[in-house]
Amino acid sequence: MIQIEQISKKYKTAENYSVSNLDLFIAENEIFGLLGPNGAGKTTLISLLCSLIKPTSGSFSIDGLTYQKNKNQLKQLIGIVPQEYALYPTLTAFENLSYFGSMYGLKGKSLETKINSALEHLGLLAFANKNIETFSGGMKRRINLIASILHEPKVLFLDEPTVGVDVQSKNVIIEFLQDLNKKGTTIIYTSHHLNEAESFCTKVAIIDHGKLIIEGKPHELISNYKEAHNLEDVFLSLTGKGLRDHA
Ligand SMILES: Nc1ncnc2c1ncn2[C@@H]1O[C@H](COP(=O)(O)OP(=O)(O)OP(=O)(O)O)[C@@H](O)[C@H]1O
Repeated sequence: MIQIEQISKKYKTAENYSVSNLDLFIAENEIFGLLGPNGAGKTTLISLLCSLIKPTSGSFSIDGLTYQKNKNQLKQLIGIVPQEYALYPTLTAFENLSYFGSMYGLKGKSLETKINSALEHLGLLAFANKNIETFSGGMKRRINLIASILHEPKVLFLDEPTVGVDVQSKNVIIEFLQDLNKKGTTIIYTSHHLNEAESFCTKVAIIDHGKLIIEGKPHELISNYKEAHNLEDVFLSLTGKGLRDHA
């Protein structure tokens, strides 16, 4: 489904490559976790796959389509949930979602039904007509998620969808994503929550310094490491315990 070949990215102002000669295949219907320490290159890789930035070299295809040849088809095929909220604070939840739906050519009663059903599913129907500026972080994350799935993408990219949300919101988000996956959506997500990734992901890749370190099913990775009891143990033995601060 997603075939990545020798992809590299070096930002103009950066000294080093943020993603370096990375090869990866992500199969259809996977819940695929991109894991790695701060600055590993996770957001850069997701941004490349969503064509928000251009690779320095290398290539990738999604469902056999490339941005060079099939830009519009790919736009319909994928959904993107960015790390930052991409919402209009002074519009209501419903108005925001109507706007995002219309960007994908959706309108009228069918758009309204989709919005209301997703709002209900994510526990937000009662807040449909309230302005986004009154919403908590967890509520905004859920609206951000709805905005990205109204056009029913086959592949959904999420950059840390559960960061900064309480356990209740996190559980609702994870259940919603599992439900989407059961209906056939391939999910690629980044996270620092290794417990969450261990139970949620069908496969994970650990990246560090822009390179792929290891990939596999969480339980296989854990059983391959003698001393590891969980994914965090695997992660620490591969990426070390040192801090990754840099400016
Ligand atoms: N626009 C940019 N210009 C220059 N360097 C950048 C830019 N964006 C990211 N980088 C650098 O690229 C590297 C990878 O960053 P990236 O945000 O992809 O990592 P990450 O794994 O998503 O990190 P985090 O977990 O902290 O979000 C870092 O060294 C970062 O400083």
